[in-house]
Amino acid sequence: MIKIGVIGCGFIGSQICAAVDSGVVAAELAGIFDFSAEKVESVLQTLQNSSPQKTMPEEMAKSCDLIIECASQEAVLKYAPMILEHGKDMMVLSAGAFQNPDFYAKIQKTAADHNCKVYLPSGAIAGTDGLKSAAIAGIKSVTVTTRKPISGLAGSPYLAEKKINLADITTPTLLFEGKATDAVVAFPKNVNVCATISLCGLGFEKTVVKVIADPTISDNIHELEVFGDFGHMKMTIENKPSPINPKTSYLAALSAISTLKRITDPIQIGV
Ligand SMILES: NC(=O)C1=CN([C@@H]2O[C@H](COP(=O)(O)OP(=O)(O)OC[C@H]3O[C@@H](n4cnc5c(N)ncnc54)[C@H](OP(=O)(O)O)[C@@H]3O)[C@@H](O)[C@H]2O)C=CC1
Ligand SMILES: O=C([O-])CC(=O)C(=O)O
Repeated sequence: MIKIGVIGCGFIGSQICAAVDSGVVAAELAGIFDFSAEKVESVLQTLQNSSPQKTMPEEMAKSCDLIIECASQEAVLKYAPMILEHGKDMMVLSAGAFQNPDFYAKIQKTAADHNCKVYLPSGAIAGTDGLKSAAIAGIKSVTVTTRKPISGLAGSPYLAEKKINLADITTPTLLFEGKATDAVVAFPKNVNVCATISLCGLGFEKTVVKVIADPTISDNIHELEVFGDFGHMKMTIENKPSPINPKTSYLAALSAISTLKRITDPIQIGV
């Protein structure tokens, strides 16, 4: 059984730990880490069958086979090169960290040099399967429109920079329209989906992102529209936000668990 280490014990981390602990994923939960010792303890208290070490990522890189980042873009920048240099596989949820082309190239090279893999789950969006296939023939445009309730956008750096007060927003309001490169920096905890879509399709510079604050909705809604030689694709997903972090959709955690099942299962389904 592969040994898993989890960095980040918030919503996604706690769901992954529960899935491994309950046997939904055939793996051993060997290590966990978070800035907050309290969050680590609260995850440990939910476990019935696992006793992971409370350990730093540097130790996980030695003792685990696969380390899952479900913490922040900063955590990817800080730990991913070191983990890959130890020859260990990674799963990355905070995919926005890859908007920096030098960093992405470094990760690609380090993973190749050390014969290891970096897995990016589809996260809170659907359509990566069709987009990846379409990209083989050629894509003309990719647009992601993210629509979130006010509570899901609070604290984004873009709001402080533009002096936008969310409390003043009473109707659906377009906050941002631009390149995915800028979107993942402006809303680092809201549009990692755009990073994943960029990497599947046209890249960060050519993927168009719109972020809408919508006080009339309670779901996190992502729309993906793609034009290319294959034809035209339109996808809308209406995600239930997680009960403990309204920025994050429940599906994001499920997609990480599903990716783990794909890594550990002998039969591979889908592109
Ligand atoms: N790819 C996708 O489709 C999606 C990606 N995400 C991303 O996945 C990540 C996890 O999401 P979620 O579980 O909801 O987030 P949470 O905020 O619920 O949990 C993240 C935890 O990781 C901690 N943390 C952050 N940075 C570090 C670090 N460098 N070292 C150790 N601990 C750290 C946080 O601490 P603190 O609170 O103190 O910062 C927090 O306890 C986020 O970056 C989120 O934006 C989310 C949804 C979809
Ligand atoms: O969970 C979501 O709806 C999307 C999200 O936060 C992200 O992509 O970072």
